[in-house]
Amino acid sequence: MNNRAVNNDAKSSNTDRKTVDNSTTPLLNVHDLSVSFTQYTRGLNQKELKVITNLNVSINHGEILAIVGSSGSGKSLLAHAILGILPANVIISGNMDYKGVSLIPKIQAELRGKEIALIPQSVNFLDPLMKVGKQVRSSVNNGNATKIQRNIFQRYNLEDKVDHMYPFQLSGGMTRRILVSTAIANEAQLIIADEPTPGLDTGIVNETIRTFRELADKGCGIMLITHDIETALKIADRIAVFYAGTTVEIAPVEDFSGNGNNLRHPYSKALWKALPHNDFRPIMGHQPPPNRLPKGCLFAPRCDKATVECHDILPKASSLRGGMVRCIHAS
Ligand SMILES: Nc1ncnc2c1ncn2[C@@H]1O[C@H](COP(=O)(O)OP(=O)(O)OP(=O)(O)O)[C@@H](O)[C@H]1O
Ligand code: NI
Repeated sequence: MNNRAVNNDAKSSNTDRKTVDNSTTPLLNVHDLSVSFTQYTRGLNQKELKVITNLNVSINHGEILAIVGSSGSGKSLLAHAILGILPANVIISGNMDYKGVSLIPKIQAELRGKEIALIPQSVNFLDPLMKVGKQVRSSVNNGNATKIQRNIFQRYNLEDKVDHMYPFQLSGGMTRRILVSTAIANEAQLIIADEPTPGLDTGIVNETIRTFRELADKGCGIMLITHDIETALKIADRIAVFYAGTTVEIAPVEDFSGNGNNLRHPYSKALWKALPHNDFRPIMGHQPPPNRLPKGCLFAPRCDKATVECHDILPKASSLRGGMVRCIHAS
């Protein structure tokens, strides 16, 4: 699978890769990313369905960034855009830089599964015809593949016999552990984990979290995509909140505390208040689907702070108190 992603910033080929100072350049910087799909309507008429709008996120070396947001908010699409594995009918604009180098398709193909690894949300990413031990070994880039694979299997309570199994013979939990093992085996510098732990027991969830922290402490960047704010709080350095295909807020993890007053966006505050250990107060209304995005702020129709301007213009991302927010009323 590959895309015909067009990146506006043309610092492209391998030959003009620059040496970049790691201390100041983020490992990953996604700036104003928009993603649309071309769809056929009647006959040969086409329309564009915008699924991600002007999205910004960055990850530094040694950092775990959690991405939270409800179903359909664009979390997996962002992951697939970074890896260059979106379907062919995609149109991409904006910039995605890895270590200061523009992620054009050729570079994405070079980095995928090596420097940048995906722990996919869908278990269908495993090769159904290859034994799982071999799949994990084949993603080892450095060192003794068998030794590395055995160590990781031990760490994740995968018995030796699992080595010789095919994906269809695994339980859901075992499959998830194989997906995590594959990403860890290849010593990637950026790991994009798309809902890596659903259905896993607490011990394995904690082991996965511990592994991510260890990797981050060695300088890797981790993007942890999850529905689950509680898991994000345990592990993340910063949390990005997605809504209807854009980032409404990026906040240091400490800001998700108390009554949520340190948070910047009404949606993040509402998400925080909806948690069982807070007010457990649900947010009224629904996230708009891509074909019915409002003209102005995407959250305005559900926001009790919304004024006339909010319904007119999509707010720009602005820096506020060590974080980022898209809300003209944020202070
Ligand atoms: N190939 C596609 N063509 C058209 N629309 C798509 C395509 N893939 C995803 N979408 C739409 O893009 C939006 C974002 O999808 P995405 O899979 O990124 O959501 P998500 O935040 O990962 O959700 P979940 O938490 O359920 O995994 C959804 O409305 C989805 O229907
Ligand atoms: Ni998803």
